[in-house]
Amino acid sequence: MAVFKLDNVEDLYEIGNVLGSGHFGQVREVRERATGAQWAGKFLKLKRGVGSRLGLERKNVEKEVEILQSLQHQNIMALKDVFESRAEVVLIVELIKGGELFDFIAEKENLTETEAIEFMKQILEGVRYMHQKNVGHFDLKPENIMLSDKHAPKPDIKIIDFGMAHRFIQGEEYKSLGGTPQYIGPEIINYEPLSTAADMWSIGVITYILLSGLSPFQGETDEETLRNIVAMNYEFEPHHFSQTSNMAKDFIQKLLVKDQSERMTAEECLIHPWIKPLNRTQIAN
Ligand SMILES: COc1cc(-c2ccc3ncc(-c4cccc([C@@H](O)NCCN(C)C)c4)n3n2)ccc1O
Repeated sequence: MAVFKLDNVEDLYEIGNVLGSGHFGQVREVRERATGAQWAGKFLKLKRGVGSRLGLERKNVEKEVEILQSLQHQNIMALKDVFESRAEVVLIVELIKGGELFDFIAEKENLTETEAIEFMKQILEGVRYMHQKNVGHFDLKPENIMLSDKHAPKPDIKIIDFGMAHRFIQGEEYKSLGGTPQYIGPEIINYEPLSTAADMWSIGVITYILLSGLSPFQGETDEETLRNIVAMNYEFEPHHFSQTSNMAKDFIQKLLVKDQSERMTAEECLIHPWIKPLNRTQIAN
């Protein structure tokens, strides 16, 4: 069983404002007393007893921490420290000040292909790195892609929220029904064995959204969304894709593939002509 620091987190960090909350717990600004440095603290309530419905299983928190401890990459949020008390675990992670990519897109409605390519390159670098370590994120979506500084000409991105992540062990089978309906692939809906390719489906959906502001499979209800995914029911709506290059559509089409083994990997995405063109005249075609 992993042992986290048993010091009282408030002895080392001044706890600040709430930045956000959700299934992942509560995220607050924290200031390191010794240095004055700013960090983010993710506060997770643990289940108080076997029968308790509230709080997280300690083993699930240990799994997320073990995965985060194994990942050091400029496009993945860094973990600095972990504290635990009787009923809570606190993850101290790098503070990311630029907000969510989701909000950035919402403010701009959609991005130019050049802007989208810059974001996708960074997302793919982080995903390639975690897949090389046999880690699948399994909840990739614009809300879990944050920006270091949204006012920078080329904002750096950070992938956050590894609460659904899994490290594959050679030969083991892993299934999950988790994730956010708009972004999950058919294999998750059909409860089939998963691989890191599940993240690549989400990358295809994220790219579609970055370029159009639309979500390819979203229906009126989650059930309709899931039916659209299993039926591969999506299109490049002419009104929203008339200015989008064929290269970009090809990139998306090579990710929204039902058979996981036929989908592009992160490595293959990074050498796809849309991301790494031989020359810029190709995009105009
Ligand atoms: C360690 O695990 C997480 C970290 C973070 C995290 C890490 C650094 C950091 N700096 C600023 C923020 C932040 C700022 C505003 C809102 C939020 C959060 O409520 N929304 C993040 C995305 N959400 C859909 C998970 C988080 N964060 N959030 C968010 C979710 C996590 O599961």
